[in-house]
Amino acid sequence: MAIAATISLPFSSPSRRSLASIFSLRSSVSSTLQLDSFSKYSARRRSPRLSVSASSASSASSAGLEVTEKALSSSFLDRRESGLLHFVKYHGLGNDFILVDNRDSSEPRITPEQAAKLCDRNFGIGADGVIFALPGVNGTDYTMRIFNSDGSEPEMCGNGVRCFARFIAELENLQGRHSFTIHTGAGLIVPQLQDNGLVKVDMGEPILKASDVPTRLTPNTDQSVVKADIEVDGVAWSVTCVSMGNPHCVTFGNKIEQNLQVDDINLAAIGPKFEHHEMFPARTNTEFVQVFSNSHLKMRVWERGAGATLACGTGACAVVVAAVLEGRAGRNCTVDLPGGPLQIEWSEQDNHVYMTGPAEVVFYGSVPLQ
Ligand SMILES: N[C@H](CCC[C@H](N)C(=O)O)C(=O)O
Repeated sequence: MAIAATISLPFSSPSRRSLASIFSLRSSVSSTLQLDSFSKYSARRRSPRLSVSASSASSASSAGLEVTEKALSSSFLDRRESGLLHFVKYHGLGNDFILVDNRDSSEPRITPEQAAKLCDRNFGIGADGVIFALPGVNGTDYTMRIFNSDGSEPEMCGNGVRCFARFIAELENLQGRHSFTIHTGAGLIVPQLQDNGLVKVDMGEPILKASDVPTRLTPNTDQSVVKADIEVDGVAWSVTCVSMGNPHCVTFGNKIEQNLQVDDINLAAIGPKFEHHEMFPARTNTEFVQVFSNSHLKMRVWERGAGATLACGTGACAVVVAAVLEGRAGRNCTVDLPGGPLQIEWSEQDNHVYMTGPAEVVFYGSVPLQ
């Protein structure tokens, strides 16, 4: 029996009875599922969806189903039936993830191959990756691991760690401001839940040494790769390479177009050619950037192992670092992504990069483990 407290469905007009049959909720808990009005819900989301969300017991019963939000989410999140994987779907500016409570084991509950199947948007749940909340190590609160939608395992995920922080707060039933120490492939990452609902993350220091990004591009005397030439598909691009634990190749233009109009870029055509370029032995995420002002940038991204996504948190951090190194912007920027804006600061005091943005739950679900 799978229970779901907040479910968003692709927009259709399911009858109330069909919702009841979909969720076959037990009557053992008491508040009421209420169909939110389309206009209220759709105003908050990019694509039209119908949301079914639990509300107080006093509201009139709508689909004739009785559930308590707290009991639902806690009972759902506590479930451990064998053969079923319970998950919560989150997104950070449309960069979406399947989150799995893995606190009872130091190994992910599913394989990279299974994760890739779950990420399939036609035959699976659909996501840019699967993120696991594992026990902490060396005194950290938790460990985060992530499998990209192609099954590869990156070191870090910026939008994902904001979703991770929200997920932990739900699992631990925490309200208000909280911060967590998280061990990741990029080292220690510290997200903080803010009172305004946003999540501020200390993403650590950027890595600029070419061999550590890693990239085979010829470095400057200080070992960094800033405004280097790279030929991709017969075009000479100018790139700056930055690691936020995972590799990023940032470009503001090429020999033909010195100042990119990022909306005109054919990501599906050029993205894979950067991702698999021989100059990036671990492949790379690639960010195409337009400068509006000293504190306002716009970017699109082709992600390693996930393709074109609506947002990339580590990418936005790499973009601000590259913009500062190239003298194109200051250390405090709003970075516009297709899914929405992120606030990024590369601190002069501690050399850490700070990212602030949203993370939202979309639905709870259960899936048979094949
Ligand atoms: N695809 C990335 C990992 C996810 C990064 C991105 N989604 C973010 O928000 O930082 C990589 O293989 O390095």
